[in-house]
Amino acid sequence: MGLQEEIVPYVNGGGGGGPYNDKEEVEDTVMDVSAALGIGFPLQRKHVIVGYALTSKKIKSFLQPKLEGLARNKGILFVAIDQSRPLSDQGPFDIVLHKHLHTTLAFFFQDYRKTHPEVTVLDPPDAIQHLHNRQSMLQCVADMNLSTSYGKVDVPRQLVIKKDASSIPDAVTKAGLTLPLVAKPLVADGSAKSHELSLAYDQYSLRKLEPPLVLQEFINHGGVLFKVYIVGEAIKVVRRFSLPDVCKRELANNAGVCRFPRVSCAAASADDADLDPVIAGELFCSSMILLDDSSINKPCCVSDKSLLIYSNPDRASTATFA
Ligand SMILES: Nc1ncnc2c1ncn2[C@@H]1O[C@H](COP(=O)(O)OP(=O)(O)OP(=O)(O)O)[C@@H](O)[C@H]1O
Ligand SMILES: O=P(O)(O)O[C@H]1[C@H](O)[C@@H](O)[C@H](OP(=O)(O)O)[C@@H](OP(=O)(O)O)[C@H]1O
Repeated sequence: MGLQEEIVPYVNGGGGGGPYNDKEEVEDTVMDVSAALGIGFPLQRKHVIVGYALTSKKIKSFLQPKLEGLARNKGILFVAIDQSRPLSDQGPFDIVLHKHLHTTLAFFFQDYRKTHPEVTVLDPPDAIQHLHNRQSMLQCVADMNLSTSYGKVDVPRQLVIKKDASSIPDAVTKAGLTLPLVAKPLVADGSAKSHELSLAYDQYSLRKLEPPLVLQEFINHGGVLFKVYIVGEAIKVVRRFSLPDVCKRELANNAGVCRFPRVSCAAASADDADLDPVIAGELFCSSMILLDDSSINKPCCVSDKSLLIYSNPDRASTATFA
């Protein structure tokens, strides 16, 4: 059985509606990702050991039996890291994979990287610390100040409220933010709570929210967003349904703060949807799951945020990380 036959069932049939649609894309991506991780096919050695420190939720969604079986057939073994013990007492590992490390293991990681420079640690804790906070994670985008003839990359105007919800209405007025606002927990630690977002139609209802949080201006973007998955040179864009635009009439006829579900998850694929040509032609954007090649043994950053691009009157596109 070739690589494609082995991978496609997992990728598309894994129940999560994986991001790849056809065999060539799957094979190319696996090759690119493997190359980015320094894994050459056929494997130069007997096997590659990937140590993982993941939450049970992440193991359930990522490390599915089909992936483990496929990896094993290719000589890649996934081994759970005991998060209560030093990494140096475990292994040996060729690659270490983790997400949302708790402090003990983050401490072990720092020591381990010094004593095991030959091991590829994906997303070293100190390189992704700024991504656990919805204010600091967007700062790197704002600092890019990227604008070309094709358009510009931007972040929504936003306000961080660390405490005292009663101060929010005045703070919103002072900051000059325009309703509606998206309220997001400030901490982005992968917990269910960190994904509890709300849409606020009037600012006085904001008193009901629980700081620490970020308030972002809602960006109308045609109800479609795109997620870009990048590992090294491997790039994959998937189209997802998003929150619909909020028109002035809807704003006038609605009040309060409404919690909304995980709208742009894998099950909300819009890859095959017929989109308004104006939208499809001009929107091309996403929530970035970015593991750039600097993650491989270099200072790295991982961003996983909604990036909304929408056409504006002068026809140039504006990409807004949200
Ligand atoms: N400023 C904004 N303007 C318009 N829509 C937004 C904005 N911020 C977020 N959204 C909508 O809310 C969804 C979730 O936002 P975000 O990605 O910030 O939260 P999240 O919990 O990290 O989501 P996920 O983990 O599912 O990608 C986005 O996919 C988009 O549909
Ligand atoms: O399935 P896509 O569209 O790629 O969205 C992902 C989110 O962008 C990630 O933020 C979620 O991981 P965390 O819940 O650990 O942040 C991640 O949660 P998961 O790994 O439990 O599925 C996904 O929801």
